[in-house]
Amino acid sequence: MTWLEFFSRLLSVVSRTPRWKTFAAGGALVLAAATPLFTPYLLKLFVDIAIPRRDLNLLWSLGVAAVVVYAVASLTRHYGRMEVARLAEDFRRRLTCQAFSHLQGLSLSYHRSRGIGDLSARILYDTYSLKSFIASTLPAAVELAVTIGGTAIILVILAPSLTLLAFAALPAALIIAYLFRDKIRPLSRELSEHHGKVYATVHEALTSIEESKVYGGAAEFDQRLAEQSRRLADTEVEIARHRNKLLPLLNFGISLVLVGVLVGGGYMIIAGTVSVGTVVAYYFYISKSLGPIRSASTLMLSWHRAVTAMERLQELFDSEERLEQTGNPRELSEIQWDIAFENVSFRYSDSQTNRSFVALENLTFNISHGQRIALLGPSGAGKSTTGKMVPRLFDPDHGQITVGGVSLKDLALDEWRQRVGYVGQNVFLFSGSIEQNIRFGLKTTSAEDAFKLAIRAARVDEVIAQKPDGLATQVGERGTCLSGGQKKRIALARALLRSPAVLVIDQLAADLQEDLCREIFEMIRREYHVSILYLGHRVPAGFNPDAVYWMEEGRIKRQLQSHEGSSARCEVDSSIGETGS
Ligand SMILES: Nc1ncnc2c1ncn2[C@@H]1O[C@H](COP(=O)(O)OP(=O)(O)OP(=O)(O)O)[C@@H](O)[C@H]1O
Repeated sequence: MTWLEFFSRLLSVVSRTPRWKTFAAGGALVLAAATPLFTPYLLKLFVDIAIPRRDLNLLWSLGVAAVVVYAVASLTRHYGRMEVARLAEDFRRRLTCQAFSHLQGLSLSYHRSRGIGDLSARILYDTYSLKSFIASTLPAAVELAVTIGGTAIILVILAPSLTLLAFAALPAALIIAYLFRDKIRPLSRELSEHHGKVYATVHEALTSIEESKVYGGAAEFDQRLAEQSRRLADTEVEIARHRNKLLPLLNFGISLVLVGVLVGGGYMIIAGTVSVGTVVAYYFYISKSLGPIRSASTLMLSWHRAVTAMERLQELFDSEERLEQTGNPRELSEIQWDIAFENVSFRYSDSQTNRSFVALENLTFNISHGQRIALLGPSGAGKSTTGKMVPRLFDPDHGQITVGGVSLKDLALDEWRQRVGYVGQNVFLFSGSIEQNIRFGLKTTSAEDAFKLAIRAARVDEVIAQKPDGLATQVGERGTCLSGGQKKRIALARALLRSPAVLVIDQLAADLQEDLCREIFEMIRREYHVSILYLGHRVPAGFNPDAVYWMEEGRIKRQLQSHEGSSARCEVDSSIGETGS
């Protein structure tokens, strides 16, 4: 990424804050860096005029001028830094939200192929690096530029020959900066990737805390984190090593310049070509520039980190792995709700290893509106993958899924998903109350009757009756305060509240006892006109399917009779362990 691309991307986010604020902050920082440039000149007047002439009025005037200079520098610096800090926070907030929202719109395949750690590092660590660049590096760079630029101009006016000497070291500094860049860029990228791995380990360890405790996995996670932290620390140390190589070179170069100024200036004073005050002021100007020049290595480091962060975020923004969507979606009101899987094939691919795995092959079956279809089969047969195709979590690689003869790709994705109820195999609840979880994601406030009905149909009424806080009961992060069956029922109520046209249920029978299953399916039959695709190892009690299919290795092998669906459970019960009769 070139610096031009970097800054145009930066400005595209910053430009949404009022322009005058950006200019005011920039102006204040320039003023804060420029005003102290007057002090060595005041010193020159002090040495060359006020003292030799014993002019007390001038002495006092110079003192007052110095106080004014320091006051203006302090006030503008304070204002500029505060505004830039606000701007940086605003930038981070916008960028984080933009990146997160873009990420959420990307396909499930993209999420799966990148992993939580890498994506979290981009959203959290990389945006933070950019914020730090704006808050600290940019003001320091302005200070450096104004100090060096202003000093150069003043020095040229004061004594052009001495200035040539002072800037002789500039080409060497540029070569050092170029070499530094080649070392630091790859290390900065490595650093972001290590951060991603650390995030991933922490996330995995905390989400699997139960298994981890039971199987003593904590030690394994400790070891993994220790190893990743070590690599992260090694990279940081490597970066510090390169930076510290640069610092002595800079210091040495600056010392040579100072010695050169003293010796050269001494010659000129003796020759009578410059005054003592000019050389004193000159010396002060050079030494004043030292602070900002010394911070140049920190600035370069932060610059390379920021460029790496911007590149990684740009990769995310450039990724358009979205589901295919027709430009003119069909109205859902025109559609018949009969669903057809037509020769659907799908493979999971891993973009990092370039490997892929066939999960579904030429899958063909229909669900007429209101029908109940059970898709049974052994573990890994492809049932859940089939279910995920209905709300378009994945799209077929070949073949198509239609509703009323219209391809799902020709419908507005959001509208279609509003009409699909999906109760996945691993139900995910969000921290909040039971009620908030049931209403989650609903675009309109549903009627109270519909809410009460969904609660009754999914038998959540029984759950809330057991809880002192009823519907207001907090479910904990990921629903950890509830049992597996309770979570499934809340997820089912969430799906029913949308009055879905089609409902996908992945393995309800494994979490609920038979009579509860029967009550639920009977209630749904009475109260909702909905097609149901049930995925599991056996037909649940009360489901009464219109058709039962047996699936193996991504294909439908045969259609079973209803009673076979129940015996299929016996066939697989011992291996799978789904509970119930
Ligand atoms: N994200 C993924 N990446 C790669 N392969 C996957 C992914 N998800 C599932 N698979 C594989 O696809 C195949 C079908 O998985 P699926 O979850 O659809 O099976 P299932 O019939 O629902 O199994 P179960 O009864 O155990 O839930 C399996 O072999 C599984 O290992």
